[in-house]
Amino acid sequence: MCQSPQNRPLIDKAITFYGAGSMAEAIVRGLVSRSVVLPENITMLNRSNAHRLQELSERYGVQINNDDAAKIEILKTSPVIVLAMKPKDAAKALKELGPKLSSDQLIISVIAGLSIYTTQTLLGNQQPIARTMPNTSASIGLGSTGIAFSKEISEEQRQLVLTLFEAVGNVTVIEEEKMDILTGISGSGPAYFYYMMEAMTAAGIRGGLSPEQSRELTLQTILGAARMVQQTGEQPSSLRAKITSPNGSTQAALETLDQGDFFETVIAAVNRCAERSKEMGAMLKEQIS
Ligand SMILES: NC(=O)C1=CN([C@@H]2O[C@H](COP(=O)(O)OP(=O)(O)OC[C@H]3O[C@@H](n4cnc5c(N)ncnc54)[C@H](O)[C@@H]3O)[C@@H](O)[C@H]2O)C=CC1
Ligand SMILES: O=C(O)[C@@H]1CCC=N1
Repeated sequence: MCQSPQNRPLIDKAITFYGAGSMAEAIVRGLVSRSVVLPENITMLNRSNAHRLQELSERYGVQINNDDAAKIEILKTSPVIVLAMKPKDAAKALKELGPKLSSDQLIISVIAGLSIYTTQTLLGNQQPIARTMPNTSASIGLGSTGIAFSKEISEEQRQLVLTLFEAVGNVTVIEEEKMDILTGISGSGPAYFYYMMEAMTAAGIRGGLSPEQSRELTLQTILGAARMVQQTGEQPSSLRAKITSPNGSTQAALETLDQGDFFETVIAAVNRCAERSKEMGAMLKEQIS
């Protein structure tokens, strides 16, 4: 569905995922299932877990490699490298990677908190960087990705990054300073909704519904609510008002949420996420020397 008119994939460059965990898999699954990149053009590397790479290769048909010398060669020649290791592993990996790169290789980072400045300083050169914050819903084409570009990015590289993430969901191009708050909304956001679903499902089970019934009711409810906002174009507050009869059951439930300061608690959670993203960025910056 995402192929070009000539039935060629939208992106025909080799892409190397350096770090092969949940986020890398979510993006790869989205790209492969939507035929945006051919699996033979995708290489996935990690530090040491050969079993994990084998699993990814069998699941998506992507290239993998465990040999240290071969990994270096792949990284040296790949026109696009997606950095997808955990922040704690990033400084060491980037310091080792930098000297192997040439100036036209595009670096796409999904690492939370890691600024463009820190990335370039750890690499030791002014590599073109796309700092992104995707989310795991990219795996089903419903991701939401924030992107900030370094000034070294060429127009072609910029288009490639946009094509790549637009193929697996929505893209919001932002100034880099806004990446922390964006992380608090869309990067980590799916987890808040999963947590809400866990709580609602538990409540249904405690109230006597079967686990299957409670799960299905919760799922359809959150799905329907999201679609209502999308398809009606109405504000969530107005849609909420239509459900909330004066002195009715919904009002009683919302009042209970407000006793726990629900609205401000959600805002505090988003802000704490953004602050944590900043803290992780500062810790990475400290590792420059
Ligand atoms: N999971 C999520 O929802 C999101 C994660 N992110 C970011 O994505 C990055 C990865 O997160 P996850 O996939 O959740 O973590 P993960 O722990 O599932 O995967 C990390 C991968 O990096 C590999 N790795 C570690 N050190 C390495 C090295 N030196 N060289 C090569 N590979 C190395 C590990 O073997 C593992 O495969 C993080 O920086 C995180 O901030 C960003 C947005 C959302
Ligand atoms: O929790 C984390 O650090 C990452 C960043 C966004 C989602 N997961």
